[in-house]
Amino acid sequence: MLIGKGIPNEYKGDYKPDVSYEPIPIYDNIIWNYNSEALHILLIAPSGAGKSQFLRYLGGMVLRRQHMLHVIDAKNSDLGRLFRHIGVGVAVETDEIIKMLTKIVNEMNERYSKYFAADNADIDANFTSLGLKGEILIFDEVLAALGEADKKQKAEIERLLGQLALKGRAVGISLVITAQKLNATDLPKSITEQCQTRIILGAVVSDETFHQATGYYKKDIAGAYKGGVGKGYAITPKSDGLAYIETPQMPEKTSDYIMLFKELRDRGTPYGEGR
Ligand SMILES: Nc1ncnc2c1ncn2[C@@H]1O[C@H](COP(=O)(O)OP(=O)(O)OP(=O)(O)O)[C@@H](O)[C@H]1O
Repeated sequence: MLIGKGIPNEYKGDYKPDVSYEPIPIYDNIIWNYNSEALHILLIAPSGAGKSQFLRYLGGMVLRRQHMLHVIDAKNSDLGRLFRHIGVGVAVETDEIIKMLTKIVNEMNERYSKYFAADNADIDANFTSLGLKGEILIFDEVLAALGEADKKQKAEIERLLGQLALKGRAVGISLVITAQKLNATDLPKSITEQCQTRIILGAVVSDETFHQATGYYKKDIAGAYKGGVGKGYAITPKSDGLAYIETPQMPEKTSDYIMLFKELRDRGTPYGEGR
C-alpha cells in the first residue's frame, strides 16, 4: 500500500465499532504495528519538517481504532490544542507531565497484576489476545520537557518513561517520542533502545542526529539524501534497513481536522482522557 499523497483512505470507509489492532500504514511497506516489538516510535524532525501533521495522522488512526490516546505537548503547540479540543487528555506543564506518566505507569502495573500475576496466567497472552484497548502516548518534544524540568523532575520523567518503554509492550502501552534533534546523551539508552520504529524527517538534519535516530549515517544512503517536508527515512525490524518514506498528507486547516476527528469520535465509543 502506498500512501503519502492526499488524505489517507484510512480515514474513509466503513467504521468498525470494535477495538482494532490493525497496523497503521505509513508509507509503502512501512507500518506502525503496535502489536509487535516495534511498538514504540522515535520520531525526529526539525521544525517545519511536518512532524505535527504526521502526529495528527497517527493520533487520528489511534482514535479510529478505538484505543486510548494521551498527549504530552511540552511546547504547548497547536497539536496539543487540537487534541484537547476533541477530548483527549493533554499535559503541558512539568507537573502535569509527571502526573500523566505516573497514571499510565499505574495502569500498566494494574494490567500486569490483573492479567499476568496469577499462577495460572497465560504467559503467551498480550493485550490483543486479552481484548484490551491500547494506551498510546504521544510525547511531543521530549527534550523540551526535560529541559524545562528541574533535576529531580527530569530524573522522574526519565524513570517513568523508561518503565513504559521497557514493560509496556505486553499490556498494550505504546510510546511515540519526538524531538527536533538527537545527540548521544540527550535521552537514556534504556528509552531509545526500546524504540524499534525510528523515523526521521526533514531536509536539514545533522549527521549526528541522523545516526542517533537511525543507527545509519547519511552517507550510507544509496543515492542522494531525500529528506524534506514530510519526507525522510524509517527503520523498523521488518524494513530491511533504511526505507525512504513520505508521510500522509492531511487537511491544511485545523478546522478540517476538528471535523475529521469529531467524526471519528462520534462514530465510536468514548476515547481519551478528557471526555
Ligand atoms: N507529507 C507532507 N507533504 C506535504 N506537505 C506537508 C507534509 N507534511 C507537512 N506538510 C506541510 O509542511 C508544513 C509544516 O508542517 P508541520 O506543521 O506538520 O511541521 P512541524 O515539523 O510540526 O513544524 P513546527 O515544529 O515548526 O510546528 C505545513 O504547511 C504542512 O502542510
